[in-house]
Amino acid sequence: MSELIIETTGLRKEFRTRRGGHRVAVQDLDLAVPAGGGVHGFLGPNGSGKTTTIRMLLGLARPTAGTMRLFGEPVPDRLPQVIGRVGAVVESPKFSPSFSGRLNLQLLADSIGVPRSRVDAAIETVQLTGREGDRYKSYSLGMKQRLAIAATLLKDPQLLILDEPTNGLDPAGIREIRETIRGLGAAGVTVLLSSHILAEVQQVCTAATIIGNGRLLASGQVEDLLGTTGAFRVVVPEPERAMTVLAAAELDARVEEHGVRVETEDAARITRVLGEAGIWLSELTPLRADLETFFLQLTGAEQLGAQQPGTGQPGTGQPGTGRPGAQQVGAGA
Ligand SMILES: Nc1ncnc2c1ncn2[C@@H]1O[C@H](COP(=O)(O)OP(=O)(O)OP(=O)(O)O)[C@@H](O)[C@H]1O
Repeated sequence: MSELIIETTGLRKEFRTRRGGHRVAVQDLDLAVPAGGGVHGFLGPNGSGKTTTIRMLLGLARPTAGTMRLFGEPVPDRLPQVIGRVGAVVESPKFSPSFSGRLNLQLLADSIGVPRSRVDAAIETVQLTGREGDRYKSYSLGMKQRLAIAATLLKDPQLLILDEPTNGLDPAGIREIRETIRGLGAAGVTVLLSSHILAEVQQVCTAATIIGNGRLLASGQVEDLLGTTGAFRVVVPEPERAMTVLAAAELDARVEEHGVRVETEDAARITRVLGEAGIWLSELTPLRADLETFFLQLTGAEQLGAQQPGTGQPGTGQPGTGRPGAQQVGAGA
């Protein structure tokens, strides 16, 4: 088993409500992020407990129950020993508006005791080269966010935790941040990327943990999470004749925009049936479920099967009641 860079077991966080009840923000959450680089998505709708989990990992909030480890060390007890290896962008960092991006980073480097020579490399990694001399206040939101990431890179972290880094950005800004994050993952940094955007996780992440209502719903390699739908798309010269042949062989099929969709997991059967009728395939593609369908299936089940946090009622959920909706997929968790 690979070494885990983040590990939580039975993590729970309750907040007191004004009416004397409590709100369960995170319940019985087991999170496992392996070391070794790559981008791990932490996906869940707004209010599902992502920020609360991240704040607990960083020692900014105290868990009600459960254990947490970073680099194998129990936190918060040994957080001072490991925090130097962690970079995090959770809230907007405070930069001086009239100083340039570079000067802001240089001052930060001085204050955390790292050589100023790291600043240029960090600026290059987040693709701010050429704009580093401009005043911070003239930066777009996307550039500000990239500078925030650059600030975390000064420490040369092995683990980077980013909480919804594309929030509020325009499409160009989003694309730039995503490229930066992908690049960091490919360069060997392990990134925990929290997001409520399915497409973002699908495009940027190699693995993902999905939560809903503070609970684990699924975890694994994105490819495994998506799986296949048990259907293929075939491209043939005569779709209508192919439909007749497939129907005679009792294979469900329908003509779609890009070919004929055949409902079976048996690709060989499709080629044999069509081949015997003299219909030759020019393409045969397994159809994958997209993350959105998968996510809706999971969260739909969760909402039917579990009480909702946020009701303010005491006693919602109990530690150790298990996760009825949880699904473990693949070996990546
Ligand atoms: N300080 C707090 N006091 C009371 N309730 C809180 C507090 N912080 C968070 N919560 C509640 O805990 C739940 C989880 O919130 P959290 O911010 O962790 O979710 P999230 O997945 O990060 O959502 P978002 O993407 O909207 O930030 C929500 O119901 C939220 O209202």
